Amino acid sequence: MSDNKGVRRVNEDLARERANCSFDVREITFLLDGGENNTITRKKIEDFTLTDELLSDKVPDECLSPKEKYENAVRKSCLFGKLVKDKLLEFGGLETFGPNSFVLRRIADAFFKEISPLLLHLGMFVPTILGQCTAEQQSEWLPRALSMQVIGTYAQTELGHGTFIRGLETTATYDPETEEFVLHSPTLSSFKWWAGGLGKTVNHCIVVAQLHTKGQCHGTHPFIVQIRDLETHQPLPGIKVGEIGPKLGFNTADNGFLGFDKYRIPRMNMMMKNAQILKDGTYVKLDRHGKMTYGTMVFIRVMVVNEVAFNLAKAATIAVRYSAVRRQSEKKPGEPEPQILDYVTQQHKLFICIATAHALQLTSDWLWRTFSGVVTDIKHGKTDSLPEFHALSSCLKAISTSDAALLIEQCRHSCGGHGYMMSSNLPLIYSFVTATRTYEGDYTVLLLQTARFLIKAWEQAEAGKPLTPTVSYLTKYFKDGRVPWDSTSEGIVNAAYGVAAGKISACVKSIRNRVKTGLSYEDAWDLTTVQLVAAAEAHCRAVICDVYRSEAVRLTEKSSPNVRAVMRQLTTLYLHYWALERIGDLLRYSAVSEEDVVALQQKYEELLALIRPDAVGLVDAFDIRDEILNSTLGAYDGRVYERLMEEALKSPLNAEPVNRSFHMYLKPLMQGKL
Ligand SMILES: CC/C=C\C/C=C\C/C=C\C/C=C\C/C=C\C/C=C\CCCCC(=O)SCCNC(=O)CCNC(=O)[C@H](O)C(C)(C)COP(=O)(O)OP(=O)(O)OC[C@H]1O[C@@H](n2cnc3c(N)ncnc32)[C@H](O)[C@@H]1OP(=O)(O)O
Ligand SMILES: Cc1cc2nc3c(=O)[nH]c(=O)nc-3n(C[C@H](O)[C@H](O)[C@H](O)COP(=O)(O)OP(=O)(O)OC[C@H]3O[C@@H](n4cnc5c(N)ncnc54)[C@H](O)[C@@H]3O)c2cc1C
Repeated sequence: MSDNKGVRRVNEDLARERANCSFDVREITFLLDGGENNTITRKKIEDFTLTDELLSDKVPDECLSPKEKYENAVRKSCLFGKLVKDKLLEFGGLETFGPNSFVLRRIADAFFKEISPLLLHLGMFVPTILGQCTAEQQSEWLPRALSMQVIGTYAQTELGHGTFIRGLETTATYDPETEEFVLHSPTLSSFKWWAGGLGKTVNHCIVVAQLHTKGQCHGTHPFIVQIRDLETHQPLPGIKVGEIGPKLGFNTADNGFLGFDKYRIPRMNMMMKNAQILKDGTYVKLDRHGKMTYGTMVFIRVMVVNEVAFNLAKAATIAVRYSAVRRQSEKKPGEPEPQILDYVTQQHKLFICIATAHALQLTSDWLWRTFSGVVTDIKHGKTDSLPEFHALSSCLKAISTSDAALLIEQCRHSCGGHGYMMSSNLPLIYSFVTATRTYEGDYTVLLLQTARFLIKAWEQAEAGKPLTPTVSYLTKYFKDGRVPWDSTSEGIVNAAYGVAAGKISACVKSIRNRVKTGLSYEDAWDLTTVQLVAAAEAHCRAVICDVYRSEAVRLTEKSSPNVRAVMRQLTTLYLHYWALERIGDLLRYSAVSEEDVVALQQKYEELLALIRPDAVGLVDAFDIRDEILNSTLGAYDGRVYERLMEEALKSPLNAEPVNRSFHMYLKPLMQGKL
């Protein structure tokens, strides 16, 4: 596929798709990046980080042993870390947690097919120092952490407990004699389990433990703990640490276990922003809200929405480009085989992936802005917005990760057999994203947190009290009765809120009826949890529909007509898709009629046809470089079959014509000598 100057040509079908695209691809890239300047900065950072010298792997990662894979990931993490440290100042400073952190996180995918063993250091250790330490403690730990002298992780989950933080068993008992805490793991189930980088990489970690002082337990608190010698990297006496073994994904993250045998740390290693232990052992609580030590989890939940939006964009790019290149079957006898992207069912599988990637990206940007406001409030001592934000970030984390994982798997299905190849990168993207549904708060558990807030909001609406912004719709839909149906985008969003309100109302009735039969509130709640999860899902879906629609309108106010048109088609597609997915709910809680349902389906199918010519342009607009996509099926030039063969030839099994197992086992079997 090279021309006579050695320049690789783009697959003809892909080239034709791009020539026929109705809009300027860069315009949508700028919208998704949050402005042209951000795109320029991102591209500059990509240009200096994505060099062949750093990225080249002679043997594909997936063909390495677990040990080699880990060592390669550490090597690359160090090269990447140094590059970032040396060069990032040119781009406005080491804003690890500013806008460039998202860019860096994305670029990291070019270095690590799975995950960096240092991700938790930058992603959780440093943010926890920022969020949980006093200014004095920050000045001690932050420079050492940012210069990578101290490398850390976040060890909260134990073998026996992850969800129920109050059930953690590791103890930190204060000893006023020596002004130290004694960390101890009293049982097997109290061993820390899961922390990324803990197995082999880090020398420090944040340990969440039950704080005991003066004979009293004050609940879980975070501590900074050195676990390995800085010179030899040997575990320190009193520390038992190791790696937890192979997993569905995350196999280069050396997730670890950790136990303490009466291990002592200085008093000042307790992270003291929200609570303190005085020298004499007096406990001073500074957190009036009560859950401020859960702050890192909230931060990561916000980051995860962005994370999965990007991963879905990667999967959609791979699947749509491949679907434009791949030809299969025939629509009418004797006709040439069509591109599989021309099958309406394929469009149904894929265009919702593009729309969802947009919906989650815009929702994530909005959530990030809302979070910044909450952080500013907290800095000024105001915690009133925290319950609503906890409910919002919990459900958005749950729904975005669940949707993204399902749709990434759908992208893999849409690529047939080749999607099953590791070299397509779809299996790794899936294994990474499906973990997001569990870590940082399991799907069901987080939706039930949101449901708690929704039930309280309903009770406030009943009492005529004012409601916070994301639940203010409950006042409007408070009265029983069906929501009027209107098939405009605004109408569908209103109906989505109406469904959420109807479901919350049904939960309230169900709990009250059960309590009337003599059950305790807790038992009545427990019996209603299937409905409560569904109500929280409906609430979250309405929020995403609302934010996506209004943000897309706002962002495209000054766009060219063609960009505005295609963005409108995508939002409308998203709203119609979910209206049809939840048609049973709409029939129950809104005035939608049988004719309206037929019209919704017809409009949805029209939208698939309208979007079809722009599908490749839309995924090109995600502007994800080949190095980051890491996919034989999704590269920009569409050289799918050539790349599949090139990668296959790298398999170690192809290094020799005959494998020794032939002589050892097969031949004896064939000759009856085994
Ligand atoms: C090389 C790399 C290159 C570049 C990188 C560059 C930069 C990096 C930058 C960023 C990285 C980006 C992203 C990271 C991406 C990936 C990360 C990768 C890996 C991550 C690993 C995952 C780590 C973990 O999983 S850590 C462990 C997380 N654990 C959990 O989430 C546990 C879940 N459980 C809970 O949250 C709670 O236990 C519970 C909420 C379920 C119950 O708590 P508890 O029992 O204490 O509650 P109750 O007493 O019942 O009280 C409930 C009341 O409390 C309120 N509440 C609860 N939580 C909160 C909260 N967080 N905030 C506010 N309020 C809260 C609740 O509302 C109840 O209130 P009520 O009034 O009583 O109703
Ligand atoms: C890849 C990966 C990386 C991780 N990294 C880290 C890390 O770096 N640091 C760290 O501390 N932890 C980490 N974790 C742990 C992670 O945070 C926990 O696994 C997660 O919070 C879920 O907790 P659990 O494992 O205890 O699940 P469980 O709570 O045991 O959940 C099992 C099932 O029980 C259900 N369930 C539990 N409680 C309730 C309830 N109250 N109501 C209804 N259903 C319930 C759940 O919905 C789920 O279906 C990681 C996990 C993974 C998979």
